[in-house]
Amino acid sequence: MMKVTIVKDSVEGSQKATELVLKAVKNGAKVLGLATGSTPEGLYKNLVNSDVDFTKMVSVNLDEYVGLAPENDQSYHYFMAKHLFDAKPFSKSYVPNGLAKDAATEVARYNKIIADNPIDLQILGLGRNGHIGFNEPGSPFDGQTRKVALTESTIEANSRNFAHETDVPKYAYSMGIGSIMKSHHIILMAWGKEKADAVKAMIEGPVTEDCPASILQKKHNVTIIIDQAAAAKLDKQY
Ligand SMILES: N[C@@H]1[C@@H](O)[C@H](O)[C@@H](COP(=O)(O)O)O[C@@H]1O
Repeated sequence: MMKVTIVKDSVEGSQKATELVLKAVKNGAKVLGLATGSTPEGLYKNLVNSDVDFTKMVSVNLDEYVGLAPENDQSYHYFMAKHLFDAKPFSKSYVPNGLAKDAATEVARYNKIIADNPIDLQILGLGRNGHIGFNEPGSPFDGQTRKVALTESTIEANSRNFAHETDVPKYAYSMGIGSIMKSHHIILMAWGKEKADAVKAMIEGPVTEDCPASILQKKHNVTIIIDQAAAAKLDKQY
């Protein structure tokens, strides 16, 4: 069942997410599934400022751009090091390898990592078109890790972090929706009016591959934390 929590703003929402992560760690979670993007930055900041110890835990990230080296400041390796891992290292942190020579080998490697490290708690953001990870509309609900082509709207949305829109990679490796759904618990966060349509489709729309996040309606243990702006188009009371 989806548990929907509407908060005033991203500060309050990040605080709620932080409490849930710290509780999961205290209760013995071994593997955290992590996301990038601006949405989880507040959560990671809170974790960095907490006394949590991840050194006996493993992290598994959702995705990485194809073609970007870990040192590239737009890569998700770089993002994770900067926002979390440098201050709070895990015993092992897995992120897809954007420079892998062979896509099929990289996909198989990452699927094995996920199979060997069942995710206790998965953190998710939400794309403006309802994507989770880099699973764009039309992605199969039972999918595993694969190389995906990014949609124009995602390239445009993500271009704000790059010097030029043409610098934004066109492909990424992404954990599939089938793998994401196997996580024991999922926390999805979304902030701001740009996410209001995707939030509406995710929570109150039909479960359809047109809105990848709508599959979360079928998940037993999922917590959706959204601010008032992102919740503005919801019809029901939560
Ligand atoms: N692959 C990431 C997603 O994991 C993220 O949820 C989304 C939203 O980004 P933001 O949190 O910056 O809005 O962007 C990217 O496309």
